[in-house]
Parts: sequence; structure tokens; C-alpha cells
Amino acid sequence: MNQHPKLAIIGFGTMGQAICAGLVEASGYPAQQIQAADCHPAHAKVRAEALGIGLSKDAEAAVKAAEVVLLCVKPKDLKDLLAGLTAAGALDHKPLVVSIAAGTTLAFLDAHTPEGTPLVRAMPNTPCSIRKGMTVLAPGKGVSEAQLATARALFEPLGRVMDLDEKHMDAVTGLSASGPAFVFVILESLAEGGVQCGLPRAVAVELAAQMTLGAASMVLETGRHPAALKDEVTTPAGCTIAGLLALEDGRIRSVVARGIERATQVAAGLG
Ligand SMILES: NC(=O)C1=CN([C@@H]2O[C@H](COP(=O)(O)OP(=O)(O)OC[C@H]3O[C@@H](n4cnc5c(N)ncnc54)[C@H](OP(=O)(O)O)[C@@H]3O)[C@@H](O)[C@H]2O)C=CC1
Ligand SMILES: O=C(O)[C@@H]1CCC=N1
Repeated sequence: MNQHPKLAIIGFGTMGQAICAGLVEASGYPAQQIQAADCHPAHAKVRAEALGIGLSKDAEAAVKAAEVVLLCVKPKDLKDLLAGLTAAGALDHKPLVVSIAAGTTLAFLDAHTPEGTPLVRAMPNTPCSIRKGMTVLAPGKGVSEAQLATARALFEPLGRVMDLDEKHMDAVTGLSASGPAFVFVILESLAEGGVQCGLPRAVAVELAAQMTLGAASMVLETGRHPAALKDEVTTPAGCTIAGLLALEDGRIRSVVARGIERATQVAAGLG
């Protein structure tokens, strides 16, 4: 398969657009190689035109012409979508099908596509739109190394990519796919703290975001444990320990961890 296979993006909502923007704007995927389909093409017409990709209501035509099909509809819509595509023979040429639907297993996808359809389950996140994403891939049975490499090549320009066994996918969803929402709330809270202490709102948001970026980059770039890095910030009898103890009074660790646990539980039931 060539470097930029003909790609159908089915479901051009938040994630379909985020991945498409990452591919076209940030990684140079040729727009003419991408055809998107959505129930409401009018909603995303401006975005599709800005990206230079085709967008219509016709999922069958997009899939028939594609070498790779990226399914970006909500989990509840997948069954009918796949039934329609299968009945129309749109998957008969056996394109590589990559689904990003939360909670939707490879077994489900296999049961609702023609026999022998190569399947990959992927879990990306919205930072893929600016090439700072995290995507986890789990290949279906019978997917060749070359097909998995094709799926990986789709997401690698959008950030980090990791292969994991499918059994981890719900936890991945709760942590790295839902996670940006949790971090945005934490960032908002950090900024509110700055505002409470007199910083202008815009300054507080910038400080909170750059600090979070720096702290996350230290974990990724040094490979050191977050606790060791936290200890270095915490001067004895200084201000940081006072702030940490106030956060512990609010049970910050269990509140955040339970949020991931809850999102994981719900993700598991979405398919
Ligand atoms: N948002 C996120 O951060 C992440 C989402 N995901 C997964 O990505 C998928 C999409 O999520 P998200 O982008 O947030 O959802 P959106 O609702 O924003 O996008 C889905 C789009 O698909 C359309 N659609 C529904 N059925 C069809 C169909 N048969 N053919 C073509 N288009 C159709 C929807 O129309 P309508 O609105 O009318 O239903 C909607 O425009 C979900 O499965 C989700 O689990 C994975 C990782 C992160
Ligand atoms: O909230 C959701 O269901 C989707 C899946 C992970 C992120 N957003």
C-alpha cells in the first residue's frame, strides 16, 4: 500500500475532524486522498472545504473507493452503519477497517463485517488534531504486520502510538481518550487559583497550561517517576508542601483516579 492510501473517514464529527485536521494540516496527507461521510455534511462543510477534502452523505461510495476506512461514528451507530455497508457490498474489496469507537470490541466488528475483513481497533484523543495525540492500537485476528503498519502510519504523524492487547482498551479510553477533558478541568481549576490570588485570567491560563506542558514533558523526556520530580519541587518548610497538603485534604489522588476508573467502566458498556 502506498504511503498515503485512499482514506474514507466515516463520521465527520469531533474526532473525524480532529484526525483529518492532524493528517492534512500537520502531516501533509494529500487532501485529495481523503473522502469523508457524515449524516449531516452541511454541519462540517466549512471545515471540509478548508481542509480540501471531499465530504458527502454517501458512506457507501466513500468506503467502496477506499483502501483504508476509519470509522468515527458513535458506538451506538456502528451496528447499523456496518450492516448498511455490508449489504451494499461496500466492504467486499476488503479495505483495512480501523474503528475508534469506545467500548466496541474487535469481536463485535468482526461479527458485523464480511468474513476476512482486516480490522484494527484504535483509541486516539483530541490532541491528535495538533500532532500531540496519544493513540493505542489493537489489531484483529489475521491482520498482517503490513496492515498494522498501515494503521500505525495513519496515527504516527498525529503524536505517539502504542500497541496494546485489546483487553486494555477500556482503561486506555478512560485514561488517554477521556483524559484531555479531565486535564482541561484541572487546568481551569489551576487558573482559577491564580485568579483568586490576583492574576489576570489570561495570564493565569497561560501559566497553568505552560506549567502543565513542562511538567508532563519532564515525565516523558526524563523517564523519572512523577513522585521523584514532585519531591524536587517541594522545598522543606516551603510553600509547595503547604499546597500539596491542602490538595491531599481534598483527596486529590483518589478523586482523579476514581474519575479514570468510572470513565473506564462506562467505556466498557458503550459498545
Ligand atoms: N471525542 C473524543 O475525544 C473521542 C471519541 N472517540 C470515539 O470516536 C467516535 C466519534 O466520537 P465524536 O467524534 O466525539 O462524536 P461526534 O458525534 O462528534 O461525531 C460522530 C459523527 O458521525 C455521524 N454519524 C452517525 N452515524 C453515521 C453514519 N451512519 N454515517 C456517517 N456519519 C454518521 C454523527 O451524526 P449525528 O450527530 O447525527 O449522530 C456525527 O456527526 C465515538 O465512537 C467515540 O467513542 C474516541 C476517542 C476520543
Ligand atoms: O466520551 C466519550 O465517550 C468519548 C470516548 C473517549 C473520549 N470521548
